[in-house]
Amino acid sequence: MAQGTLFIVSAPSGAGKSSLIQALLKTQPLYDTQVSISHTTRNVRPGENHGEHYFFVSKNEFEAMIAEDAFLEHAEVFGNYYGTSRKAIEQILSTGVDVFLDIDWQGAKQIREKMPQSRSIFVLPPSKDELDRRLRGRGQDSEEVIARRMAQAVAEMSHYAEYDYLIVNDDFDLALSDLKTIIRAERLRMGRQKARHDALISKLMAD
Ligand SMILES: Nc1nc2c(ncn2[C@@H]2O[C@H](COP(=O)(O)OP(=O)(O)O)[C@@H](O)[C@H]2O)c(=O)[nH]1
Ligand SMILES: Nc1ncnc2c1ncn2[C@@H]1O[C@H](COP(=O)(O)OP(=O)(O)O)[C@@H](O)[C@H]1O
Repeated sequence: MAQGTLFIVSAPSGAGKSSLIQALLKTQPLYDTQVSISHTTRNVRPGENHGEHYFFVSKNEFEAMIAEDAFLEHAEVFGNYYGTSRKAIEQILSTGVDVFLDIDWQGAKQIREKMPQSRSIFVLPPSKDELDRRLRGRGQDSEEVIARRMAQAVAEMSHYAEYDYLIVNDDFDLALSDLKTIIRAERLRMGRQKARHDALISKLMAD
């Protein structure tokens, strides 16, 4: 069986990448597409659950995992650690399922180096004003945090050209359709199609 594809999605906070990934997952069966659940040392937000949105761990636990080489990639974002568990990803990919990683540019860079067959997608907001509106619309952050996120957004966006694909998330349905198109095209690549249609190809080539 062909390995699944690892899709990296990055965007400045508030651009809509979590919404896009969640909407995508609703249209795809679990045996096709899954999303990786990261480990983080940041505080749990209201409405978040351990093991569903993140695995929330202490700094000591996170550092022990780094020492055990348990992460495929890890980085510090907004003063907290975030990381992707190697074991979980490798296990899912080996069953032919595609995996989505919602990670920042630092993690994307590490994954690209280790797994050149992965695909990376950058999501941009249509404007700075709209990004500001979306961050406020979530109603999760204080003024101080929003100001920090806006400054961080510019730093994150400066890495857009390192990615394979670019989506501008203005109209949500259009952006979702762009995301689905990328996945569909990747699934139609020769390497995967050949493995999937082995029996058909043998029959067509037989005398
Ligand atoms: N490198 C890396 N970044 C991550 C990981 N998980 C989440 N992030 C990034 O960390 C940033 C902050 O995520 P989060 O705390 O959920 O806040 P929000 O996405 O801004 O609502 C985002 O840019 C995420 O893409 C991870 O496992 N590795
Ligand atoms: N295309 C869009 N148009 C308007 N609002 C959007 C769009 N995409 C996402 N949002 C809203 O913007 C906010 C931030 O989206 P979210 O997915 O949490 O961003 P991120 O994961 O990139 O931080 C949410 O309230 C979400 O509903």
